[in-house]
Amino acid sequence: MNTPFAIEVDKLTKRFGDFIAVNAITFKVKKGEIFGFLGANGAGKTTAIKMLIGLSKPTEGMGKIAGFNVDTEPEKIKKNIGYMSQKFSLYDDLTVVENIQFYGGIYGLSRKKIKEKTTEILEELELTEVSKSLVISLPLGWKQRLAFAISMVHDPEIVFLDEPTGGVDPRVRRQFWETIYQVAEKGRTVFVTTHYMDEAEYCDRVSIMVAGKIEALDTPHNLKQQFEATSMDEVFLKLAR
Ligand SMILES: Nc1ncnc2c1ncn2[C@@H]1O[C@H](COP(=O)(O)OP(=O)(O)OP(=O)(O)O)[C@@H](O)[C@H]1O
Repeated sequence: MNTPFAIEVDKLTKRFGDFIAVNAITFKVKKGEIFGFLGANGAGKTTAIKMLIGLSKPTEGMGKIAGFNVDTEPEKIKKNIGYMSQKFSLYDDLTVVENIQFYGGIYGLSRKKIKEKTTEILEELELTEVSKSLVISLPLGWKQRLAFAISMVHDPEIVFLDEPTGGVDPRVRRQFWETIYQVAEKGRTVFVTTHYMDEAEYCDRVSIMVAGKIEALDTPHNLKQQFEATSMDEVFLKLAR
């Protein structure tokens, strides 16, 4: 990948019949950037993400993820990205280690690599002591961080997080974001959707989608200036109420 951009999207559009769910969105995300993708319910975020990760074909426009075309190379995209949704898919009745091994296997890692990744994830998340515990017994915040780590078990360049911290309090969300920063510091790109405006403040740049269109895109600092707001909450309310 010879471009400074992890994600390049140009007039990407999705129609369902006469309805335009995603209306010619255009943006670029730099490698290593933490990019917040915001919008009210029904704004078109999920439809856009499905196109970006190669699950849904665009009606019009162009998208490149890790250098691969969303329209013609969806399989290559799937191998080069991580994805974690709010309803992340850890197995409650497997242990922490078994979950890591299971997903390592799905991604086709060698036994040696799975062993290395298991040790790395347990140490980084400080989960070594509970490595043999069933996932069902872990607090939600730990499960979310484990699901995040597992979504990157195959070392993707870009990770998509779709409302990754639903249902936990701001302190636990903050811990999750420490992990996001560590990932970005290693040069990986993080594309994250959230309904929590404290999280929008943590992003390098934020886009706000309204009725299928990106109506604003900048750093949280610049957006607050542009909309004469004191918080991202206020920016969001002014745009996407
Ligand atoms: N397969 C589909 N057929 C028809 N309309 C659809 C389809 N999928 C989504 N839509 C419509 O497209 C619009 C955008 O939906 P989308 O799920 O992308 O929004 P969203 O921003 O992700 O919302 P939320 O935050 O609630 O997930 C909605 O009006 C939805 O009803």
